[in-house]
Amino acid sequence: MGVEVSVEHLTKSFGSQTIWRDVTLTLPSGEVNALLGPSGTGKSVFLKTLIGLLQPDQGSVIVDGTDITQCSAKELYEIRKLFGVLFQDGALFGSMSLYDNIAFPLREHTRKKEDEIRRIVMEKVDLVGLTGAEDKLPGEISGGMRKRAGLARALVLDPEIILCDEPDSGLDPVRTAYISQLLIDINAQIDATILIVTHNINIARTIPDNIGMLFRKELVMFGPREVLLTSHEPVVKQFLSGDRFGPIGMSEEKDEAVAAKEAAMQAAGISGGGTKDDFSIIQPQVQPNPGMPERKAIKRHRERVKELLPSLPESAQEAIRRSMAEEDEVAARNRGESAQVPAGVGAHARSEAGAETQADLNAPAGADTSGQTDQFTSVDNGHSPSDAVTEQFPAYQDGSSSDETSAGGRHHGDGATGDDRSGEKSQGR
Ligand SMILES: Nc1ncnc2c1ncn2[C@@H]1O[C@H](COP(=O)(O)OP(=O)(O)OP(=O)(O)O)[C@@H](O)[C@H]1O
Repeated sequence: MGVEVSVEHLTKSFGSQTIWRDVTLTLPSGEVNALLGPSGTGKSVFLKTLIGLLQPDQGSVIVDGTDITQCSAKELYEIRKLFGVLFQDGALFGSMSLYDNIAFPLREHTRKKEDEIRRIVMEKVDLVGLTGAEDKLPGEISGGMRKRAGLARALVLDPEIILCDEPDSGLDPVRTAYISQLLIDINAQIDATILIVTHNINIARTIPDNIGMLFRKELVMFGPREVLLTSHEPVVKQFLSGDRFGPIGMSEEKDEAVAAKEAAMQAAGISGGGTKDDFSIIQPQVQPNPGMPERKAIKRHRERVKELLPSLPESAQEAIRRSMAEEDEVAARNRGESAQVPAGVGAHARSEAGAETQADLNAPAGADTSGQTDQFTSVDNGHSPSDAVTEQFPAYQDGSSSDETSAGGRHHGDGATGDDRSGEKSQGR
Protein backbone atom coordinates (compact mmCIF):
# COMPACT_ATOMS: atom_id res chain seq x y z
CA MET A 1 0.00 0.00 0.00
CA GLY A 2 1.28 3.48 -0.87
CA VAL A 3 2.59 5.74 1.82
CA GLU A 4 0.55 8.60 3.25
CA VAL A 5 2.09 12.06 2.94
CA SER A 6 0.98 14.52 5.55
CA VAL A 7 1.72 18.21 5.12
CA GLU A 8 1.14 20.49 8.09
CA HIS A 9 1.17 24.28 8.20
CA LEU A 10 3.71 24.50 5.43
CA THR A 11 4.97 27.93 4.40
CA LYS A 12 7.50 28.70 1.71
CA SER A 13 9.10 31.98 0.66
CA PHE A 14 11.96 33.02 -1.56
CA GLY A 15 13.41 36.08 0.11
CA SER A 16 10.52 38.46 0.72
CA GLN A 17 8.23 36.65 -1.76
CA THR A 18 5.85 34.30 0.02
CA ILE A 19 4.89 31.52 -2.36
CA TRP A 20 2.24 29.90 -0.15
CA ARG A 21 1.52 29.84 3.54
CA ASP A 22 0.02 27.50 6.08
CA VAL A 23 -0.70 24.67 3.68
CA THR A 24 -2.14 21.62 5.41
CA LEU A 25 -3.29 18.51 3.57
CA THR A 26 -2.91 14.76 3.56
CA LEU A 27 -2.33 12.64 0.49
CA PRO A 28 -4.05 9.46 1.63
CA SER A 29 -2.35 6.10 1.08
CA GLY A 30 -2.73 4.85 -2.44
CA GLU A 31 -5.16 7.55 -3.54
CA VAL A 32 -4.73 9.65 -6.65
CA ASN A 33 -4.58 13.39 -6.00
CA ALA A 34 -4.39 16.44 -8.22
CA LEU A 35 -3.09 19.88 -7.37
CA LEU A 36 -4.44 22.72 -9.49
CA GLY A 37 -3.76 26.42 -9.48
CA PRO A 38 -3.04 29.32 -11.80
CA SER A 39 0.47 29.65 -13.18
CA GLY A 40 3.00 30.83 -10.68
CA THR A 41 1.02 29.86 -7.58
CA GLY A 42 3.77 27.52 -6.49
CA LYS A 43 2.60 24.06 -7.49
CA SER A 44 6.05 22.96 -8.65
CA VAL A 45 7.58 24.51 -5.56
CA PHE A 46 5.15 22.46 -3.49
CA LEU A 47 6.13 19.29 -5.28
CA LYS A 48 9.82 20.00 -4.76
CA THR A 49 9.19 20.64 -1.10
CA LEU A 50 7.53 17.23 -0.77
CA ILE A 51 10.74 15.53 -1.84
CA GLY A 52 13.00 17.80 0.14
CA LEU A 53 14.52 19.59 -2.85
CA LEU A 54 13.27 22.81 -1.29
CA GLN A 55 13.24 23.60 2.39
CA PRO A 56 10.08 25.26 3.75
CA ASP A 57 10.23 28.21 6.15
CA GLN A 58 7.77 26.57 8.48
CA GLY A 59 5.74 23.42 8.83
CA SER A 60 6.31 19.74 8.33
CA VAL A 61 6.13 17.10 5.62
CA ILE A 62 5.63 13.69 7.19
CA VAL A 63 6.44 10.79 4.92
CA ASP A 64 6.22 7.30 6.37
CA GLY A 65 6.46 8.74 9.88
CA THR A 66 9.51 10.93 9.19
CA ASP A 67 9.41 14.71 9.00
CA ILE A 68 11.59 15.28 5.97
CA THR A 69 12.00 18.96 6.77
CA GLN A 70 13.88 18.02 9.92
CA CYS A 71 15.56 14.71 9.17
CA SER A 72 19.21 14.09 8.42
CA ALA A 73 20.52 13.89 4.88
CA LYS A 74 20.95 10.13 5.35
CA GLU A 75 17.30 9.71 6.38
CA LEU A 76 16.20 11.92 3.50
CA TYR A 77 18.18 9.76 1.13
CA GLU A 78 16.30 6.68 2.34
CA ILE A 79 12.90 8.40 2.28
CA ARG A 80 13.50 9.59 -1.26
CA LYS A 81 13.71 6.01 -2.41
CA LEU A 82 9.96 5.81 -1.75
CA PHE A 83 9.34 8.44 -4.43
CA GLY A 84 9.13 8.21 -8.18
CA VAL A 85 9.08 11.62 -9.80
CA LEU A 86 7.95 12.45 -13.31
CA PHE A 87 9.47 15.81 -14.15
CA GLN A 88 7.91 18.17 -16.64
CA ASP A 89 9.76 17.08 -19.78
CA GLY A 90 10.92 13.71 -18.50
CA ALA A 91 14.25 15.15 -17.27
CA LEU A 92 16.24 12.61 -19.22
CA PHE A 93 19.98 12.61 -19.77
CA GLY A 94 20.30 13.69 -23.38
CA SER A 95 23.44 11.68 -23.94
CA MET A 96 22.03 8.38 -22.70
CA SER A 97 19.72 6.00 -24.52
CA LEU A 98 16.22 5.60 -23.13
CA TYR A 99 17.32 2.20 -21.84
CA ASP A 100 20.21 3.68 -19.87
CA ASN A 101 18.07 6.54 -18.62
CA ILE A 102 15.47 4.13 -17.30
CA ALA A 103 18.12 1.81 -15.86
CA PHE A 104 19.84 4.72 -14.13
CA PRO A 105 18.07 4.58 -10.73
CA LEU A 106 18.55 0.82 -10.56
CA ARG A 107 22.26 1.15 -11.23
CA GLU A 108 22.61 4.02 -8.77
CA HIS A 109 20.47 2.71 -5.93
CA THR A 110 20.54 -1.07 -6.09
CA ARG A 111 23.08 -3.84 -6.47
CA LYS A 112 21.04 -5.65 -9.05
CA LYS A 113 22.89 -7.51 -11.78
CA GLU A 114 22.57 -6.32 -15.36
CA ASP A 115 20.29 -9.19 -16.41
CA GLU A 116 17.86 -8.33 -13.59
CA ILE A 117 18.12 -4.64 -14.51
CA ARG A 118 17.32 -5.54 -18.12
CA ARG A 119 14.25 -7.48 -17.04
CA ILE A 120 12.92 -4.58 -14.99
CA VAL A 121 13.76 -1.92 -17.56
CA MET A 122 12.12 -3.85 -20.39
CA GLU A 123 9.04 -4.48 -18.25
CA LYS A 124 8.66 -0.72 -17.65
CA VAL A 125 9.48 0.09 -21.28
CA ASP A 126 6.66 -2.22 -22.27
CA LEU A 127 4.32 -0.75 -19.66
CA VAL A 128 4.70 2.75 -21.09
CA GLY A 129 4.51 1.55 -24.68
CA LEU A 130 8.09 2.28 -25.70
CA THR A 131 9.17 -1.17 -26.80
CA GLY A 132 11.48 -0.81 -29.76
CA ALA A 133 12.50 2.74 -28.85
CA GLU A 134 14.78 1.84 -25.96
CA ASP A 135 18.01 2.43 -27.91
CA LYS A 136 17.03 5.91 -29.03
CA LEU A 137 18.38 9.08 -27.49
CA PRO A 138 15.91 11.52 -25.92
CA GLY A 139 16.61 13.99 -28.72
CA GLU A 140 15.45 11.47 -31.31
CA ILE A 141 11.95 10.99 -29.92
CA SER A 142 8.87 13.15 -29.41
CA GLY A 143 7.88 14.99 -26.26
CA GLY A 144 5.19 12.43 -25.53
CA MET A 145 7.67 9.57 -25.75
CA ARG A 146 10.12 11.44 -23.50
CA LYS A 147 7.35 11.90 -21.00
CA ARG A 148 6.60 8.18 -21.03
CA ALA A 149 10.30 7.37 -20.71
CA GLY A 150 10.41 9.68 -17.69
CA LEU A 151 7.47 7.82 -16.23
CA ALA A 152 9.17 4.47 -16.83
CA ARG A 153 12.23 5.75 -15.00
CA ALA A 154 10.08 7.02 -12.15
CA LEU A 155 8.66 3.51 -11.77
CA VAL A 156 11.74 1.28 -11.77
CA LEU A 157 12.29 1.39 -8.03
CA ASP A 158 8.64 0.44 -7.37
CA PRO A 159 7.83 3.76 -5.71
CA GLU A 160 5.22 4.06 -3.00
CA ILE A 161 4.61 7.70 -3.92
CA ILE A 162 4.51 9.02 -7.48
CA LEU A 163 4.73 12.76 -8.12
CA CYS A 164 3.94 13.99 -11.60
CA ASP A 165 4.65 17.58 -12.55
CA GLU A 166 2.29 18.45 -15.38
CA PRO A 167 2.22 15.03 -17.05
CA ASP A 168 0.12 16.60 -19.83
CA SER A 169 2.40 19.53 -20.69
CA GLY A 170 3.38 19.37 -24.34
CA LEU A 171 1.01 16.52 -25.08
CA ASP A 172 -2.04 16.52 -27.31
CA PRO A 173 -5.37 15.65 -25.67
CA VAL A 174 -5.30 12.04 -26.81
CA ARG A 175 -1.78 11.39 -25.51
CA THR A 176 -2.80 13.13 -22.31
CA ALA A 177 -5.66 10.64 -22.01
CA TYR A 178 -3.24 7.75 -22.52
CA ILE A 179 -0.78 8.95 -19.91
CA SER A 180 -3.63 9.62 -17.46
CA GLN A 181 -4.96 6.11 -18.08
CA LEU A 182 -1.48 4.77 -17.52
CA LEU A 183 -1.31 6.48 -14.12
CA ILE A 184 -4.62 4.91 -13.13
CA ASP A 185 -3.44 1.49 -14.32
CA ILE A 186 -0.20 1.89 -12.39
CA ASN A 187 -2.15 2.90 -9.31
CA ALA A 188 -4.29 -0.23 -9.71
CA GLN A 189 -1.21 -2.38 -10.04
CA ILE A 190 0.98 -1.03 -7.25
CA ASP A 191 -1.42 1.00 -5.08
CA ALA A 192 1.03 3.92 -4.97
CA THR A 193 -0.01 7.30 -3.63
CA ILE A 194 -0.06 9.69 -6.58
CA LEU A 195 0.06 13.48 -6.78
CA ILE A 196 -0.45 15.09 -10.18
CA VAL A 197 0.30 18.78 -10.60
CA THR A 198 -1.70 19.99 -13.57
CA HIS A 199 -3.65 22.73 -15.30
CA ASN A 200 -5.55 20.18 -17.31
CA ILE A 201 -9.22 20.26 -16.46
CA ASN A 202 -9.98 16.92 -18.09
CA ILE A 203 -7.39 15.28 -15.87
CA ALA A 204 -8.84 17.04 -12.85
CA ARG A 205 -12.36 15.97 -13.77
CA THR A 206 -11.75 12.31 -14.43
CA ILE A 207 -8.54 11.05 -12.82
CA PRO A 208 -8.06 11.97 -9.14
CA ASP A 209 -9.86 10.85 -6.03
CA ASN A 210 -9.00 14.18 -4.41
CA ILE A 211 -8.24 17.65 -5.75
CA GLY A 212 -6.58 20.66 -4.19
CA MET A 213 -6.13 24.16 -5.49
CA LEU A 214 -3.58 26.86 -4.72
CA PHE A 215 -4.54 30.49 -5.16
CA ARG A 216 -3.39 33.78 -3.64
CA LYS A 217 -0.67 32.06 -1.64
CA GLU A 218 -3.08 29.67 0.02
CA LEU A 219 -4.55 26.24 -0.42
CA VAL A 220 -8.11 27.16 -1.38
CA MET A 221 -9.37 23.65 -0.79
CA PHE A 222 -8.33 20.04 -0.74
CA GLY A 223 -10.71 17.10 -0.65
CA PRO A 224 -12.76 14.63 -2.66
CA ARG A 225 -12.88 15.73 -6.31
CA GLU A 226 -16.62 16.39 -6.15
CA VAL A 227 -16.03 19.19 -3.62
CA LEU A 228 -13.94 21.26 -6.00
CA LEU A 229 -15.93 20.38 -9.09
CA THR A 230 -19.21 21.50 -7.51
CA SER A 231 -17.69 24.49 -5.75
CA HIS A 232 -19.30 27.90 -6.10
CA GLU A 233 -16.05 29.70 -5.24
CA PRO A 234 -15.51 32.28 -8.01
CA VAL A 235 -11.84 31.39 -8.35
CA VAL A 236 -12.59 27.69 -8.74
CA LYS A 237 -15.38 28.30 -11.24
CA GLN A 238 -13.18 30.65 -13.26
CA PHE A 239 -10.26 28.24 -13.26
CA LEU A 240 -12.38 25.30 -14.35
CA SER A 241 -14.13 27.23 -17.11
CA GLY A 242 -10.98 29.00 -18.31
CA ASP A 243 -12.79 32.33 -18.44
CA ARG A 244 -10.83 35.56 -18.35
CA PHE A 245 -13.53 37.24 -16.29
CA GLY A 246 -13.09 36.52 -12.59
CA PRO A 247 -10.61 36.87 -9.75
CA ILE A 248 -7.69 35.31 -11.65
CA GLY A 249 -5.81 37.85 -13.75
CA MET A 250 -2.96 37.55 -16.24
CA SER A 251 -0.35 38.31 -13.62
CA GLU A 252 -1.59 40.01 -10.47
CA GLU A 253 -4.83 39.87 -8.59
CA LYS A 254 -7.49 42.07 -10.10
CA ASP A 255 -8.58 45.19 -8.27
CA GLU A 256 -12.13 46.38 -7.81
CA ALA A 257 -12.02 48.75 -10.80
CA VAL A 258 -11.05 45.93 -13.16
CA ALA A 259 -13.69 43.66 -11.64
CA ALA A 260 -16.34 46.35 -12.20
CA LYS A 261 -15.23 46.76 -15.85
CA GLU A 262 -15.51 43.03 -16.38
CA ALA A 263 -18.94 42.92 -14.83
CA ALA A 264 -20.05 45.66 -17.22
CA MET A 265 -18.63 43.76 -20.20
CA GLN A 266 -20.39 40.60 -19.10
CA ALA A 267 -23.63 42.52 -18.68
CA ALA A 268 -23.17 43.78 -22.24
CA GLY A 269 -22.93 40.17 -23.44
CA ILE A 270 -19.17 40.14 -24.07
CA SER A 271 -17.69 36.67 -23.61
CA GLY A 272 -14.76 35.94 -21.35
CA GLY A 273 -13.93 32.99 -23.58
CA GLY A 274 -14.59 30.28 -21.01
CA THR A 275 -16.42 27.02 -21.54
CA LYS A 276 -20.04 26.83 -20.50
CA ASP A 277 -19.59 23.22 -19.34
CA ASP A 278 -21.35 22.39 -16.12
CA PHE A 279 -18.58 21.00 -13.95
CA SER A 280 -21.03 20.04 -11.24
CA ILE A 281 -22.12 17.22 -13.56
CA ILE A 282 -19.49 14.85 -12.35
CA GLN A 283 -17.82 12.80 -15.07
CA PRO A 284 -17.19 9.17 -14.21
CA GLN A 285 -13.72 8.60 -12.84
CA VAL A 286 -11.40 6.79 -15.22
CA GLN A 287 -11.16 3.12 -14.31
CA PRO A 288 -8.23 0.74 -14.76
CA ASN A 289 -8.11 -0.96 -18.14
CA PRO A 290 -9.64 -4.43 -18.49
CA GLY A 291 -7.27 -7.02 -17.09
CA MET A 292 -5.90 -4.67 -14.44
CA PRO A 293 -6.61 -5.32 -10.77
CA GLU A 294 -9.22 -3.18 -9.05
CA ARG A 295 -7.88 -0.02 -7.43
CA LYS A 296 -7.54 -0.87 -3.76
CA ALA A 297 -7.70 2.79 -2.83
CA ILE A 298 -11.29 3.09 -4.03
CA LYS A 299 -12.61 1.26 -1.00
CA ARG A 300 -10.45 3.23 1.43
CA HIS A 301 -11.40 6.50 -0.27
CA ARG A 302 -15.07 5.64 0.06
CA GLU A 303 -14.77 4.86 3.74
CA ARG A 304 -13.02 8.15 4.34
CA VAL A 305 -15.45 10.15 2.26
CA LYS A 306 -18.45 8.61 3.99
CA GLU A 307 -17.08 9.89 7.27
CA LEU A 308 -16.40 13.32 5.79
CA LEU A 309 -19.76 13.57 4.07
CA PRO A 310 -21.78 15.45 6.71
CA SER A 311 -19.12 18.17 6.86
CA LEU A 312 -19.19 18.85 3.10
CA PRO A 313 -21.33 21.37 1.19
CA GLU A 314 -24.73 20.04 0.14
CA SER A 315 -23.86 20.17 -3.58
CA ALA A 316 -20.73 18.09 -2.98
CA GLN A 317 -22.64 15.58 -0.86
CA GLU A 318 -25.16 15.08 -3.60
CA ALA A 319 -22.45 14.72 -6.25
CA ILE A 320 -20.60 12.19 -4.11
CA ARG A 321 -23.73 10.11 -3.59
CA ARG A 322 -24.33 10.10 -7.31
CA SER A 323 -20.69 9.17 -8.05
CA MET A 324 -20.89 6.29 -5.60
CA ALA A 325 -24.19 5.07 -7.00
CA GLU A 326 -22.76 5.23 -10.49
CA GLU A 327 -19.67 3.30 -9.46
CA ASP A 328 -21.92 0.69 -7.89
CA GLU A 329 -23.88 0.45 -11.08
CA VAL A 330 -20.74 -0.07 -13.16
CA ALA A 331 -19.42 -2.65 -10.70
CA ALA A 332 -22.74 -4.48 -10.71
CA ARG A 333 -22.83 -4.41 -14.48
CA ASN A 334 -19.34 -5.85 -14.58
CA ARG A 335 -20.49 -8.63 -12.30
CA GLY A 336 -23.48 -9.22 -14.56
CA GLU A 337 -26.02 -7.91 -12.05
CA SER A 338 -28.31 -4.94 -12.35
CA ALA A 339 -28.07 -2.49 -9.49
CA GLN A 340 -30.74 -0.17 -8.19
CA VAL A 341 -29.48 3.33 -8.80
CA PRO A 342 -31.17 6.70 -8.57
CA ALA A 343 -32.84 7.97 -11.73
CA GLY A 344 -30.45 9.74 -14.06
CA VAL A 345 -27.32 8.25 -12.56
CA GLY A 346 -25.10 6.68 -15.15
CA ALA A 347 -26.54 8.79 -17.91
CA HIS A 348 -23.36 10.79 -18.50
CA ALA A 349 -21.15 9.67 -21.29
CA ARG A 350 -18.01 7.77 -20.37
CA SER A 351 -15.00 10.01 -20.61
CA GLU A 352 -12.82 9.62 -23.62
CA ALA A 353 -9.88 8.62 -21.50
CA GLY A 354 -11.94 6.03 -19.70
CA ALA A 355 -12.96 4.43 -22.93
CA GLU A 356 -9.42 4.20 -24.29
CA THR A 357 -7.35 1.08 -24.16
CA GLN A 358 -3.64 0.94 -23.75
CA ALA A 359 -3.19 -1.00 -26.93
CA ASP A 360 -2.20 2.02 -29.00
CA LEU A 361 0.51 3.20 -26.68
CA ASN A 362 3.10 2.08 -29.17
CA ALA A 363 1.81 4.57 -31.67
CA PRO A 364 4.18 7.44 -32.29
CA ALA A 365 3.56 10.13 -29.73
CA GLY A 366 2.24 13.46 -30.79
CA ALA A 367 3.11 17.04 -30.19
CA ASP A 368 6.62 17.72 -29.08
CA THR A 369 6.80 20.97 -27.16
CA SER A 370 9.62 20.28 -24.86
CA GLY A 371 10.39 23.84 -23.94
CA GLN A 372 9.19 23.41 -20.37
CA THR A 373 11.40 25.03 -17.84
CA ASP A 374 12.41 23.97 -14.43
CA GLN A 375 15.50 23.74 -12.31
CA PHE A 376 15.94 20.26 -11.07
CA THR A 377 19.46 19.49 -10.25
CA SER A 378 21.94 17.35 -12.06
CA VAL A 379 23.52 14.16 -10.91
CA ASP A 380 26.88 14.36 -9.29
CA ASN A 381 29.62 11.77 -9.24
CA GLY A 382 29.69 11.12 -5.53
CA HIS A 383 27.39 8.54 -3.98
CA SER A 384 27.48 9.36 -0.31
CA PRO A 385 24.23 10.03 1.58
CA SER A 386 25.21 13.64 1.93
CA ASP A 387 24.82 13.92 -1.82
CA ALA A 388 21.27 12.62 -1.58
CA VAL A 389 19.79 15.87 -2.69
CA THR A 390 21.64 16.06 -5.97
CA GLU A 391 22.04 12.41 -6.69
CA GLN A 392 18.58 10.98 -6.69
CA PHE A 393 16.92 13.05 -9.35
CA PRO A 394 18.69 12.90 -12.68
CA ALA A 395 19.70 15.74 -14.88
CA TYR A 396 17.39 18.45 -15.84
CA GLN A 397 18.23 21.53 -17.83
CA ASP A 398 16.08 24.10 -19.53
CA GLY A 399 15.27 23.45 -23.13
CA SER A 400 14.87 20.26 -25.06
CA SER A 401 16.87 17.15 -24.42
CA SER A 402 17.96 17.17 -28.03
CA ASP A 403 20.23 20.10 -27.29
CA GLU A 404 22.00 18.03 -24.74
CA THR A 405 22.74 15.14 -27.03
CA SER A 406 25.55 16.91 -28.79
CA ALA A 407 27.45 17.40 -25.57
CA GLY A 408 28.49 13.75 -25.35
CA GLY A 409 29.15 11.91 -22.14
CA ARG A 410 27.02 12.18 -19.05
CA HIS A 411 25.18 15.45 -18.76
CA HIS A 412 25.80 17.32 -15.57
CA GLY A 413 23.58 20.34 -16.04
CA ASP A 414 24.69 23.87 -15.43
CA GLY A 415 24.98 23.80 -11.72
CA ALA A 416 21.64 25.55 -11.23
CA THR A 417 19.93 23.60 -8.58
CA GLY A 418 16.39 23.47 -7.31
CA ASP A 419 17.78 22.26 -4.01
CA ASP A 420 17.95 24.92 -1.37
CA ARG A 421 18.18 22.71 1.67
CA SER A 422 21.71 23.69 2.42
CA GLY A 423 21.36 27.38 1.70
CA GLU A 424 18.05 28.17 3.29
CA LYS A 425 17.80 26.03 6.35
CA SER A 426 19.21 28.72 8.55
CA GLN A 427 16.99 31.49 7.21
CA GLY A 428 13.48 30.52 8.06
CA ARG A 429 13.75 28.69 11.34
N1 LIG B 1 14.47 28.47 -6.81
C1 LIG B 1 13.67 29.55 -6.84
N2 LIG B 1 14.12 30.75 -6.41
C2 LIG B 1 13.33 31.85 -6.39
N3 LIG B 1 12.03 31.83 -6.80
C3 LIG B 1 11.53 30.67 -7.24
C4 LIG B 1 12.32 29.48 -7.28
N4 LIG B 1 11.54 28.48 -7.76
C5 LIG B 1 10.32 29.03 -8.01
N5 LIG B 1 10.32 30.33 -7.70
C6 LIG B 1 9.17 31.25 -7.81
O1 LIG B 1 8.06 30.64 -7.15
C7 LIG B 1 6.86 30.98 -7.83
C8 LIG B 1 6.07 29.74 -8.07
O2 LIG B 1 6.71 28.96 -9.07
P1 LIG B 1 6.18 27.54 -9.52
O3 LIG B 1 7.04 27.09 -10.66
O4 LIG B 1 6.08 26.63 -8.36
O5 LIG B 1 4.71 27.88 -10.02
P2 LIG B 1 3.66 26.91 -10.69
O6 LIG B 1 2.38 27.08 -9.97
O7 LIG B 1 4.21 25.52 -10.78
O8 LIG B 1 3.57 27.58 -12.14
P3 LIG B 1 3.22 26.92 -13.56
O9 LIG B 1 1.81 26.45 -13.45
O10 LIG B 1 3.35 28.09 -14.49
O11 LIG B 1 4.21 25.82 -13.83
C9 LIG B 1 7.25 31.75 -9.08
O12 LIG B 1 7.09 33.12 -8.83
C10 LIG B 1 8.71 31.42 -9.25
O13 LIG B 1 9.40 32.46 -9.86
